Amino acid sequence: MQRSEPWRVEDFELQKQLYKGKASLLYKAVCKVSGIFVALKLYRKARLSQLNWYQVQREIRIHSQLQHEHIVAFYAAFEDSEHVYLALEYAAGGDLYEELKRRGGSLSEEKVARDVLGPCLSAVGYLHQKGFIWRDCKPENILVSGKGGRGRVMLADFGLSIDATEERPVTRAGTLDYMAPEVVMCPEKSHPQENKEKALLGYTQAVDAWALGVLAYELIVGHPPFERETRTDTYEQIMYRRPHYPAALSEAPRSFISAALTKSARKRPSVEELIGHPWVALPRALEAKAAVSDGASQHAVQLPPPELGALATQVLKKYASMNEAKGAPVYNITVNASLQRHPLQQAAPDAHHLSSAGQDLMLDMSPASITHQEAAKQDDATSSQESSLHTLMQWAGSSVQRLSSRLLSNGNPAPESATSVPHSTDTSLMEEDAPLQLEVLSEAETRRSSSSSEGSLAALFYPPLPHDQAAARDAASPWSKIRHSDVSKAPLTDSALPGAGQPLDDSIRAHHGSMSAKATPADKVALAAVLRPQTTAQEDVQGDRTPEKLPQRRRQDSNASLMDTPEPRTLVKFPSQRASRQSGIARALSFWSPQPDVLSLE
Ligand SMILES: Nc1ncnc2c1ncn2[C@@H]1O[C@H](COP(=O)(O)OP(=O)(O)OP(=O)(O)O)[C@@H](O)[C@H]1O
Repeated sequence: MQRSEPWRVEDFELQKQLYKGKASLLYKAVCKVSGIFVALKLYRKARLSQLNWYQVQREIRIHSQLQHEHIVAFYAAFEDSEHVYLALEYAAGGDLYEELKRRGGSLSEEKVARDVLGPCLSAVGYLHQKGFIWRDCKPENILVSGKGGRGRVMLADFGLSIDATEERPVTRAGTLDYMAPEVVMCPEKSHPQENKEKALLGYTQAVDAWALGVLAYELIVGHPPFERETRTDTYEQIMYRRPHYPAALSEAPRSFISAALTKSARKRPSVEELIGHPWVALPRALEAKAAVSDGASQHAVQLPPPELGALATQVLKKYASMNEAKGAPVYNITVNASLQRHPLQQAAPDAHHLSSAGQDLMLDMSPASITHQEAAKQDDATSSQESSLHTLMQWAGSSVQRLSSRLLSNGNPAPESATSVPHSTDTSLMEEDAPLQLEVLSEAETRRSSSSSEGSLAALFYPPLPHDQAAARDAASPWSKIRHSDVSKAPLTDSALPGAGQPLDDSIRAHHGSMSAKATPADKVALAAVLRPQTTAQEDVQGDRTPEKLPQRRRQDSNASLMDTPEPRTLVKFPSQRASRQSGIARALSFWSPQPDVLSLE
């Protein structure tokens, strides 16, 4: 819808009113010039306060910069004496709130992950890369492109969005049920200069990550997690209480939601990190893989370490059958437990100086390299894709455990006091002489330790190829040089490392009573790489997922509070264009498996 002369309302034939708000009206209309349907949003000038004017301008400024398949397209903005008009992509399926009602109040976990959360995270991640904060995540503002819930979901309504590179968000804006604690703590305001002087006020893009956690919970459970009868009670829930997780909620969405609903904004994973959570990342990765027709492409997905790896297995199992139905290829999974620092990370200021030799362990799990024992197990087992995938995943988990056991004990037999960590991996696949003796670091410890370490699990999802081409591809892969048999030969520690033989830091030992006091720095690095915090134990009161009565349609809490003080900012830094263009999945998974591995994704 591009043309040189200004648009006029006469260029549109209004067909049906879709919505009437305080200051706006929304019509389904057809553009007489192009013939396409649009959603025409009309702001009545007479009803716009000075603040609302600012808000509308900001909406136009921000929305007109957005182009993403999961964001409603912005076609045009124009005005006449009475109205400001926005011509937007028309979403025939209406909003997600209506869709939710049509479906009885909740959606399946798989649908939420694959069809809603994945796309929304990607769209919000895109907003964040541009420096914007959405601030208005809720089902009413997520539209569906096709009727009957078909088509794609799209974010709509950027009336509250803010450019965090230009303005400092200090206002309680949005819809209470979706507000993060740091937003709830902010005051409302009625004119631009209010609160400007309060340096301690303010929040970041992390508020959108929180809201997406609320959204995930609501879509699955049937109501927002902190919703209460009164606003005061809701405030208290948001600030201090953990949500109630119904027993029927599976581990994967629960882990995602509880991460997103981390009260501390500083500790909360970013949207980009949430994109890497197995619950949403793996379905997307599988879909992307299935869509690949070029045999040369590879999709690398970093699998999270064991405790989240179990989640990954569950998620993959669910989707494996769906992909099988679509004729998707069998998975070749390569697990890389490399402990060697990637050359690109050498310059990291706090880097542990790992030797360049001797710490490279790689477990190639492509079918060709699976040991006879595993292969036999696979043959015996049902040949379905799902079960072989499951077996491979379990084997990956147990291999890492084996590796970490050896590192933990520094080659010595396991101490008597060693505490076993219950794992969902199939221990029958583990070597008998590798008892589990892992303990879980506190989250803080793990984050600190892992910030300068590397080592991860990675899986390569190859598109299907004829056998001879697959063999050629495998031979060309740098991974092909190291086979499973090399694992046993690889030295596990390097006595030349600085600090070798020194006692572990007290802080780490406190969490690892069973660890050898002589673990080397490399061991600590390996540990940090292998161990991730268990999902925070959550109160799990028995309950079912019968959705409660749907709440009244929630509208913005306050139109008067939509303003933020324009203030030049220099502090906010966003990823470079180049970084943001790098392959989504492995980069995004870095939170869950903190060190992106060395795989080439292109
Ligand atoms: N592009 C669109 N296509 C179809 N329906 C839409 C579209 N945009 C919005 N709607 C419908 O209109 C409703 C309100 O739209 P929107 O959120 O943009 O208004 P608003 O400015 O937030 O109104 P208010 O602030 O007064 O609540 C949405 O919840 C959705 O049901």
